[in-house]
Parts: sequence; structure tokens; C-alpha cells
Amino acid sequence: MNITIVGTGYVGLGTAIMLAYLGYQVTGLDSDEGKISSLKAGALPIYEPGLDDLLQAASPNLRWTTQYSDAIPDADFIFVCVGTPPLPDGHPNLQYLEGAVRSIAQHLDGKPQIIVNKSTVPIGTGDWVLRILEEHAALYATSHYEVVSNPEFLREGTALGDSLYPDRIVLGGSSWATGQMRTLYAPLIEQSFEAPAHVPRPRGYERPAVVETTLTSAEMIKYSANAFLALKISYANEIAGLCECVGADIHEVAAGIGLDHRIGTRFLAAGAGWGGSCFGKDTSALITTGQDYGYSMPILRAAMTVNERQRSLVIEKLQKHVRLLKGKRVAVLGMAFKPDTDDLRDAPAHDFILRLGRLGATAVAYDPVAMPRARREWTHLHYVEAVSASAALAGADAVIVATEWSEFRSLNWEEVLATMRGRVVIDARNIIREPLAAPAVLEQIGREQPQSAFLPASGLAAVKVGA
Ligand SMILES: NC(=O)c1ccc[n+]([C@@H]2O[C@H](COP(=O)([O-])OP(=O)(O)OC[C@H]3O[C@@H](n4cnc5c(N)ncnc54)[C@H](O)[C@@H]3O)[C@@H](O)[C@H]2O)c1
Ligand SMILES: O=c1ccn([C@@H]2O[C@H](COP(=O)(O)OP(=O)(O)O[C@H]3O[C@H](CO)[C@@H](O)[C@H](O)[C@H]3O)[C@@H](O)[C@H]2O)c(=O)[nH]1
Repeated sequence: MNITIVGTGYVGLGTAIMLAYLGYQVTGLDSDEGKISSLKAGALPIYEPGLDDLLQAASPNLRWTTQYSDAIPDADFIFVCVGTPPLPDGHPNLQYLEGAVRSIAQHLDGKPQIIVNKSTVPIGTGDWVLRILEEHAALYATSHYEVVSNPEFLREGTALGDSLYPDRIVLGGSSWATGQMRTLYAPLIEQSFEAPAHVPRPRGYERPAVVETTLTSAEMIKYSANAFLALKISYANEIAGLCECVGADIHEVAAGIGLDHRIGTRFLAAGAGWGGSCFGKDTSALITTGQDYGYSMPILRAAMTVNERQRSLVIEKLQKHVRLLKGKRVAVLGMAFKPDTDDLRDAPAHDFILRLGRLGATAVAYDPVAMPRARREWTHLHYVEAVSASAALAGADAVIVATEWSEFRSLNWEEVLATMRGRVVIDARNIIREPLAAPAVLEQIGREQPQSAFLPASGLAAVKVGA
């Protein structure tokens, strides 16, 4: 089976490499010539742990192009993975999707071909795509095509594991088309492929559930899942604020509620709030979809409000201790929106650096992988680049831990505090486990001083209450 992936960003690249690893002939297509030439040269344009090794293993089955004429006619499955970034009013921008679909339509071959939508798109988009294809089919005399919605649930930083060992595969479309998709995904559904050594099958993992739905339900599942996760984090953050008021510890509280299986321990980590390219965009998109139907979604609005407040809270905690930020030097540890990615979209660190600049402070920023991307994408921000975490901290009046990279978890705080001018530590990701010795000041989210319980970034599975 031949597969074409349109859009080789975080999702398209992972999907292309994963399907090639499973043994399919895959063509990756992108309109960005720079991306395609770097892929042709064997270099990945993004950082994703383990992806380079999988690329090596899968490369005999992969080729890259910018030409639709070269990629569409022979494809049995055409995956659309282009971006759907938010417009200022909260609706997703569908111009890339429409452009891609119109280009695909011009090169359909007349044989049965399935257009698989993996981009996160507003409810109803699958039907709209069908109409675009029908328009073109009349012009180009093609007729055998179907549209399937197959939303993607991978997380950046763990994309390979999420793709090879998914919880579920959602397939929206006609029974013929979803049947074809089941055949395509058989190695995943049956877990019959040889697990790559660097992405072993998780212990206890068996196989994904397959959920067959209508196009519309599949689109709704994707948005609703992201919005639910976003509001779960906002709930943890709201409770964290109350913990600070009453003197409770959010780690203990989150563990205590999360160990109820109906609630679950994951996505209860309080901190700087959620960022990234998906949660904000998709929650807004669901709210605006509601608006289009005159339907209000107060819970989702509140989740967004809490998330905005969370970012402001970090600067307020800094102001509480540093008071006058003008002329002060503030280290910002972490720029990516989460660890193990170079993705800077909607990263809390962006807002921190912006706010520090407005308050007259100098931000000295360090990130283990995202700095080259920040140099290209954050040209509107003023900050000083540091070559390491300790270089960022040396001489700083205060520090904000914005991203919980593992190298920040293992910092020797006693040593680095000694190199700082001031000793104010705003740990916006709750990674510091031990109290810091006076005169250092440590502010975390939802707790007064670190206790013994330690909350991993994306879950509470490792927490032993009272340990
Ligand atoms: N990033 C994630 O973790 C993630 C996870 C699940 C779903 N999604 C969804 O998947 C979609 C893609 O997200 P992403 O993060 O991979 O985006 P991205 O911006 O990293 O990649 C999109 C790619 O599409 C290319 N492109 C745009 N228009 C094109 C066209 N007409 N023809 C060919 N290529 C074109 C761009 O050059 C870019 O390389 C979005 O809808 C997003 O919401 C993302
Ligand atoms: O308990 C938690 C868990 C996460 N976060 C933050 O939430 C954001 C998103 O994290 P995560 O979900 O791990 O990363 P993404 O790569 O954005 O993945 C989300 O968005 C993708 C794009 O739609 C979906 O495919 C995934 O299923 C969904 O988890 C990040 O800023 C995290 O720091 C928290 O603050 N607390």
C-alpha cells in the first residue's frame, strides 16, 4: 500500500516515519521546501526524542517531495496533517487545509483513494472536504475517493510511544473506508510489528481500542478530549490556589483525589498552566463552535480563564518578593512549552519573558533544545541567551522555572543559589523536592514548602502518599 502524508510537521513527520517503520511505502509532502530538503538530507526539522533512530530504520520506505503531482496519483491513502492554527477570533484557520485538499483533488487518479484527515479540524470539516473534492471531481473526472477522520492523540515529547501504542484509534467515515483503515492499521491494532528497541512496548500494554464513528463524531471526539484534559489541569490549578489559601499541599491533594480510579492520577499537575499548540487552540475552537450554534460553554471558558490567571500568578509571585523588577536580572529556565520538545507555540515562558521586559527586567533564558528555534521565532522578544542553566542563574536576582526539563530537576540548588545575586526561586513547575535554606525564598504552585511527595510532570503515578 502506498501512503502520502501531506504536511510534515510534528504530526505528519511522526505519522510518516511510523507508517514507514510498519513497512508501508510512504511519501512525505510539504510545501516548505526547506523542510523537504533537510529531510532529503536525512535531518529532522523538529526535535522529538527517538524520532531520528526510527527515521534511520524506516528510511528505505520513505521519500520526500514538495510536488502534489509526484505524491498523490499513486497513493492509496492520503493523510492530511497540515496545521490548523487559531485565528484571532478563536476559530481555526482552515486555509492550509483547504489549499492542501484542493491540490490533492487536482491529482486524484480515479482509482479508490482515501483521504484521511489527521489535522484537528472543526466539526463538519470532513463534509466540507468532501464537497471540495466533489467540485473538483466534476472538473477532473475522478470519482473514487472517500474521506475519513482519524484524529491524532500523540503528545509531543512522547510521540513515538503514543503512536505505536495508542489507547485508541478513532475512525470516522463510511464502513467501507473505516474497514480499509483497519486493514492499514492492522499491525498497530494487532501489535504484530517488532517493537523498536528504543521505544519498547509498555509493560501491560495489549492493543488499542478501535472506535468507529461518523465523520462528525470523530471530529468531536478530538476536540472534546483535548478540552477535557485542559480543564482537568485548570481544575488542579484552581484547587492549587485554594490550597495556598488554606495551607494544604496540592501534591498531597492531587494524589488523594487522583487515586480514585474514576478521576485518575494523570493531568493533575498544578503549575504554570497548559501551553502548546493544541489545548488553547482546541478549547477556543470548541467554544467558537458553540457560539456558531448559539450554545454557551461556561466550563470551557472558565478553564481558559484559570489558565490565563495561572501565568499571571507566576509574575505576581515574583513581584511579591523582588518588588521592583526594573533593572533586575531574572533567569528563565525552559522555553519550550513542555520538556522533550523544541516546540515554542503558546509556551508560558514566552509570556514570562514578555512580561519581564514590560516591567523593565532583563530575562536571561536557557533551554536545552529550544534556543535555536527561539532565535528564529521569538525575534520580537528581548532576552539574553544563556549557554547553560548555571550560566543563566549566575548573577541573577531571581529565577523562574518555566519548563520541567529533567536537567533542571537535577540542579544542585545549594550550589547555584550561591552564584545568584538574589535568591528568589519561582518554581512554576513544582520540581524542587527539598526546602531551600534561608535566605533563599522558594515559591511553588499550590504548596508552601516542598514535602516528601513528588509529582511527576504529567501524572501522579509515582506518588506514594505519606511516603
Ligand atoms: N503537534 C501535536 O502534538 C498535535 C497532536 C495532535 C494533533 N495535532 C493537529 O495536527 C495538525 C498539524 O499539527 P502540527 O503540530 O504537526 O503542525 P505543524 O505546523 O508542525 O506542521 C504543519 C505542516 O504542514 C505544512 N503545510 C501547510 N500547508 C500545506 C500545504 N498546502 N501543502 C503541504 N504542506 C503544507 C507546513 O509547512 C508544516 O510543515 C494540527 O491540526 C494540529 O492541531 C497536532
Ligand atoms: O498535569 C499536567 C499535564 C500537562 N500540563 C501542561 O499541559 C500542556 C500540554 O501537555 P501535553 O498534553 O503533555 O502535551 P501536548 O503535546 O500538547 O499534547 C496534547 O495535545 C495534543 C494535540 O492535540 C494531543 O494529541 C494530546 O493527546 C494532548 O495531550 C503542557 O504545557 C504541559 O506542561 C500541565 O500543566 N499539567
